[in-house]
Amino acid sequence: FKHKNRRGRQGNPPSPPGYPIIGNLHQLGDLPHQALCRLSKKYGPVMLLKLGSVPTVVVSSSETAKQVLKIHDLHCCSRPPLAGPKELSYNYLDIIFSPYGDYWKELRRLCLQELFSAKRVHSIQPIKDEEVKKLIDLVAESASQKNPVNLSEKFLTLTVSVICKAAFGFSFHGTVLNNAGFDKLIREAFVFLGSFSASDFFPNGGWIIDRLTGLQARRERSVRDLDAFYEQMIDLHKQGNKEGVEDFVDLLLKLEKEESVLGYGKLTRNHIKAILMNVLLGGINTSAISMTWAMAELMRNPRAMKKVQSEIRNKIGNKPMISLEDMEQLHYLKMVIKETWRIHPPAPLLIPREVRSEFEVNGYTIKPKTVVYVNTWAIGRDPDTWKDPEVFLPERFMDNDIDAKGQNFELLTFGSGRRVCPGMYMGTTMVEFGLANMLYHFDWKLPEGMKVEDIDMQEAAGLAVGKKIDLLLVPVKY
Ligand code: HEM
Repeated sequence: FKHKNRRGRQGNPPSPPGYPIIGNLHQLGDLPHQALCRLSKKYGPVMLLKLGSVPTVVVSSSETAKQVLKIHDLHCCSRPPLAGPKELSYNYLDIIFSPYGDYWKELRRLCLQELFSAKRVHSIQPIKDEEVKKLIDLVAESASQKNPVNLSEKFLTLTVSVICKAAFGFSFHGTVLNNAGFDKLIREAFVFLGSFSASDFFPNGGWIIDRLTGLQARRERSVRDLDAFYEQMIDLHKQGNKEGVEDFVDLLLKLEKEESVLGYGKLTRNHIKAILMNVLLGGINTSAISMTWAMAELMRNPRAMKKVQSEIRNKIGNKPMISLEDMEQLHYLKMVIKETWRIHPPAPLLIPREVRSEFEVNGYTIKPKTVVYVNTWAIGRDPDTWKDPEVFLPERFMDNDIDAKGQNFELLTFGSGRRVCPGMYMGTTMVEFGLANMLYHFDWKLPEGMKVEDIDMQEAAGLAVGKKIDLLLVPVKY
């Protein structure tokens, strides 16, 4: 039976043996991307698992990812109907979790024009400057008192502040988001977006398990708190208490008032809230996580830290702040970021896709309604692709053109194909800009009594995988 399973039957990919009813669910553990990577070493780069009653294919090599995300993209560019995302997205009215179709296409086009375009990203640079300046001042204060700074928290505050001001036109301080403890709220929402919930795998009775385990109650609380924030943002815009140019919320409210049609129907208040959820959650955590992992890796690799700081300081000279234009000169910094994304992809399994029509990967048949995961965490650590994959070595990007923009399947930080992240440019510039300024203005030390080996690199569970233990470092003003 085992032998048969490993080879795959009737054109199916090989499957690890599972149990009746639960299938392979017990093999996922707390960090499914790591467990799936281990399984792929035994069962190959295309595996078929049964998660409860749901057939799930996991691809774990750059070659099979290319087949899925490029060659057969159209066959599998929908999203599965998952319980956590359903509630947070007001029944899949957002971009991230909306099934493939006219609504998703039109909404994505609208957001690409109005929110994610390079022009728009450049127009929010003064907001980024202001928020990074605040962060520098705050860190400088800790430096003068020789106090450690919680960088995980500070980077999250930075990205929340930028996104709130840029997209919603308001500082998040004083909003219900801040009062509800925004970092906990956002991290919790990510857990629900990425958590494997019983309702997803047992459509007929899984919801009972979710109620009994308390998952449903926590999810409802999270939806309620976020909803209060969207309501407040919308009210503030309606009251006209906002200064400055038209922002993204103004635009959505205008479309609602004009009874604009997107895809199958008119844009309603719930559509607006679902879109705001994407902007809020899509952009904040992923960028903050990237900056935190990069700083943790640099602390563990003093040679790379010295090199990146020398590059920034030599090339930039004496300036109060690094600008977006300066980034073009910072080649080693860009390599550090790519290397961080290779080892710590913020979305290690991308966002699950659902197969729309049958196709083949490596000669195996993938059937409609199968859920597909691309394990970018496994791809980034694949010894067939990367020499010494466990070593943090930014120089490995020196002699090649590999980037994270979705054309190189070895580095799929933002996914690829029709569902590729539309906020890629916004996210990349945020990470580059935040990191460059922190590395330019400060040297960094470990807190008293801590050694490099003590830096905890464990991952936290969720759709976006951050550092489990917050990163605390002592800044020294340069
Ligand atoms: C470093 C920062 C970021 C990373 C690593 C990241 C990563 C990703 C990934 C892996 C996907 C899924 C791609 C796929 O399914 O193939 C995605 C989708 C998405 N991201 Fe990002 N992202 C980042 C920044 C942002 C920002 C700043 C925004 C918005 C403000 C954003 C909004 C979205 C949206 C709306 C989607 C859904 C696209 C769709 O399904 O059509 N992301 N992102």
